[in-house]
Order: sequence, then structure tokens, then C-alpha cells
Amino acid sequence: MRRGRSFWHCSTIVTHRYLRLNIFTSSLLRSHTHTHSLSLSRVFVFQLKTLTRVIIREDPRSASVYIADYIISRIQAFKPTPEQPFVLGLPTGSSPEFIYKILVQRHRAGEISFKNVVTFNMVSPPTLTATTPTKPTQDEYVGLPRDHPESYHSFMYKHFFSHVDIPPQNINILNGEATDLTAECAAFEARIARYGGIELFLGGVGPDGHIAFNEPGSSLNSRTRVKTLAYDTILANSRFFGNDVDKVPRMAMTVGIKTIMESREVVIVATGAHKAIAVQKGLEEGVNHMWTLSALQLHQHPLVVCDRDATLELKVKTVRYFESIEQAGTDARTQGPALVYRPRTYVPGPMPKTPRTAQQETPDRTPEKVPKDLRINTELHHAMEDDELTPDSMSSRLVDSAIGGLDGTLKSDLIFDRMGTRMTAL
Ligand SMILES: N[C@@H]1[C@@H](O)[C@H](O)[C@@H](COP(=O)(O)O)O[C@@H]1O
Repeated sequence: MRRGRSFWHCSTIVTHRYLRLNIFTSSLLRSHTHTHSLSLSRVFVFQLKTLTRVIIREDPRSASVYIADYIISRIQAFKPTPEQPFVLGLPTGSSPEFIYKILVQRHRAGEISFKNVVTFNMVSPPTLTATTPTKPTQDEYVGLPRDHPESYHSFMYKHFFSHVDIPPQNINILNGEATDLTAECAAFEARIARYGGIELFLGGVGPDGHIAFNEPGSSLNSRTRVKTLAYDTILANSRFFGNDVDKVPRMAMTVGIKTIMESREVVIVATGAHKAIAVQKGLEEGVNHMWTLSALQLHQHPLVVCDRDATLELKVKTVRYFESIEQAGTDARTQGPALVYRPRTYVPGPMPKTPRTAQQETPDRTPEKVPKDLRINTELHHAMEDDELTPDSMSSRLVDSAIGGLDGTLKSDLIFDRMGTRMTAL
């Protein structure tokens, strides 16, 4: 763990140092780095090769059109078959809704089939919900059923799966009601590995920079696991639960950063001013586990598609640089190195035939009284969560424009009246 940490720490410094240089010199140097004709340090070359592609559109609708079109072109170019399906990672949230709508429309128009597409959803139906928050004992928690209108299972069928020709057996969604949540997470990773990895991961981003449910402080080495949600995420998701924060699940299952990093391509949709800080931290600053979006700087094929509002916190020159790439006639499909097929490193461990019970784990002792759905404290779970922070609230890190997207009471405030807090005296 220590070694892993120092690697990321170094990467952070290196990325930070070179990002600015990347922006101004990458177009000039990209061709040279491909041929390795420049005597640059290996790390520098690596950074240039992994420059994030960014596409900016005026509004969420045109950003969604771009992404839907991108996904369709990738599936078509792949020419999937039943033996070699196209493996797609999919998110929930409001940002991808319009993308799904366009994909459905284009499917109905006969332009795309999902028959040979296999999907993996990034996050599970949230696993636990507080029913009586005034008495927060563990016994008060119950699982959120699959058919709950706000489960991610319901969301995916409502917005996408029910309207396209994807075979049900090709759909993979984590089961938040599994008896052994840790085994469910490991089995999910194993299923991804059996398909040879994910081809394209579509994701959104939280206002605090999280991808999937990899909250600030998540290990950049993480895989699918149970994660405690940060307060800001609970607050942001309360809009789906009648604005009642107490009804929002406290925990969810999510793919890890490493799971995402191992997919061949990652496409992130970021729309709205409340995502602007996350986009700025993720693109302009160094790799940092407090803004997990930033991990994509180390991915070989990351693509971030923003609307204009989501770029509000970026430097003008950063925006101009990315726009100039498109104006020069290149498209995200042709930017960066060609797609590579990387070997997956995940080796699934042997799975127990039947889920272990608390009794089997502690045969000599009277089993501790734990509620059914909280039996997640297995050794594996501890190992995975070891180095992760689980902050209660990250609000103090977010400047006003980001918080404004979370809290309805702040919406009436004029954002620019409150920008003073970000400014330092010259
Ligand atoms: N786990 C989901 C993420 O996958 C999603 O990207 C994020 C942003 O959601 P929205 O698109 O609604 O802003 O919300 C949740 O936290």
C-alpha cells in the first residue's frame, strides 16, 4: 500500500508540473513522441501520450448528441458479434438521460443495434437506506429493492434497456440485495474480466469530482466494492427521493477507479455550472484521489465532453486550446494514440460455492448481532477499503458555484455576487 501511495504521489507532482507544458506543446510534440524521436524522460512521454481529449459543446443537449454519436460510431467500427460483443460501461444520473434518449431514437431509426452489446453498470442499486434516521442504530437499515423506482435497475430499464434490442442476459447490474455484497463485487469484476475487459466506459461526474461512486478519498487502486457515500452526494441525490435527505441510501456498490482505468476508453459527460469545479480540478490540476476524475489523466483514452457551463472554471487558454484542436479539423476519434487492447491484470479469486454466513466465519463464538445487510466486514472488504477516506462532507472544498448546484436554497443567489470568496488580493 505504501509503495502504491508514493507512486500516485509522484504522479501527482509530475502531472501537475507537466500539464501546462502539455497543453502548449502537445500538438507540436505528439507526432514526435509517437516515434520516440525526442529524448524526453519516460514519464514525460507517458504524460504526453495520455493527454485528455476534451470536447466542448454549447449546451447539454449538443454534448449528449456528440456522445451518443461517438458511442454509435465505436460500436459500428467494432463490428460486434455474439462471440465478441462490444462491452459498454454505463452510468446513471441525470446527465446521461439525454444520451440514452438519443441512443434509443437512433436504434428505432434502425441505425444501431445493441444485440451484440454487453453492458456493465457502474454503480449498484444503492444498498442501504436509513428508514428511521432519528434512531440510527444498524438495525434500522434495509436494502433498497430492485423494483424501487429510484433503484439503478429501474432507472436503466426505464431510460434505456426496455427500448433497445439488448438481450437481458447481456445486462450486468450489481445486486445490492445480495447476501454477500463482497462476493457480489468480486463476481462483478470476474464477469468483466471474462469478457476481456470493458471497451468503452461512459461516466458522469459528481460536483465533488467523483466518478461512479468513487467519492473523494477513494483509492486510485480500487475495484468494485461497497462505498459509503459522502454527504454531498447524499444531498445531491436527495432530489430523486422527494428532496428528503434521510431517504437517500448511505452506501452503494461501485466499480473502482482501477476498474474504470482498465477499460480501453473512458468517456465522461460533464454538464452544468455545478460541475465546473470538478472539471477544472480534474483537467487542470494534478492526479489526486480527492478529485477522482483526475485519475483519467493517466488513462490512455480519456474523453471529457462538457457543455459551456461546465468549463466556467477552466482557464481561457485551456478552453481555447481544446477548441483549437477541433477547429483544426481533428475529431476526438482521431486524437491521441490508436486504441490499444491492454491485458487485464485482475485475477478473480476462487469464489465460495455458497455465500458464507456470519456463523461460518466465527464458528467458536456467538455470532455478533448484526443486521443482515451490513455483513460486509469481511477480510477482503477491509483490504479494499484500507486506504480510503470517507469524508462526511466535502462542502468546504467546493466554491459557491459548485455548491449552488447541490442546494436548492442557494439557487436564488447570484453566483457572481458570491465569487469574491474565490479571489485573493493581488
Ligand atoms: N453515481 C452517480 C454517478 O455515476 C453520476 O455521475 C453522478 C452525477 O450525477 P448527475 O449526472 O445526475 O449530475 O451522480 C451519482 O453520484
